[in-house]
Amino acid sequence: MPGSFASSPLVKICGITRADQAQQIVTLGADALGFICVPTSARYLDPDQIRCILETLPRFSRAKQPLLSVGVFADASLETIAQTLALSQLNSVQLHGNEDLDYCLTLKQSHPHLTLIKAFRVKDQKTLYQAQRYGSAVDFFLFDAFHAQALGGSGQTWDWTWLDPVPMARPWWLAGGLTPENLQKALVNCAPAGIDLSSGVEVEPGIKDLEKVTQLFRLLALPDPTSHPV
Ligand SMILES: O=C(O)c1ccccc1N[C@@H]1O[C@H](COP(=O)(O)O)[C@@H](O)[C@H]1O
Repeated sequence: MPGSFASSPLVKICGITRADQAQQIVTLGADALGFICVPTSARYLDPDQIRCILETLPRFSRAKQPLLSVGVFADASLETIAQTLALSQLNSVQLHGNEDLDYCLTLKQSHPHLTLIKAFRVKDQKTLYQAQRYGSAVDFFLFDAFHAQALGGSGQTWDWTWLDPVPMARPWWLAGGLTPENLQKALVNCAPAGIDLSSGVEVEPGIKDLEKVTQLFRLLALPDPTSHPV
């Protein structure tokens, strides 16, 4: 695990577009890398471009766990996902659109070894309760901020205190506007299985700021500020 916070969250850096940056981010300690498969995004890569990057990466993270390579889709056809997986060698899928429960069940049935993450764009606390229906179909939930103009990668945060009373049917990832600056505050409010950062560690869409990524892992290696020695 990269961090010594109480929750020791997994770390996903999303919106990777360059092999050299992907390699450095894995060396720094990332557990997962995200590749945007949504054609309208400035961070979009096609399946061949993703495969070329993945071929340069180790199969295991610094924590000696299989590196998660996550394709981010939004309302793509099941056929598009199947083709992309076959061509790119991605091992995980993040569904960031309005995919329903049947869609998730079908995808999981046809790709049982796939790590499946269902993203929800949180408008209010109701979204968090509604997400629980997907518990039987996916491996992880991911909670991102709702933004009227952008599907994701908006840099917008949301009210993390909404999470507090919600019983989670699955381990979950925190996303939406996370930065090395606000991460500590976020992790005091909640204990996700993983954290997902994109624009908060970027110079421009798709180009990561490796200084900020380094700062992030340094921060996660610090002792948990909420823990007290016994
Ligand atoms: O990053 C994109 O361009 C994108 C496009 C379409 C769907 C999702 C996208 N990104 C996801 O957005 C969240 C949060 O990003 P940020 O940290 O607020 O910039 C993250 O899960 C990305 O996977």
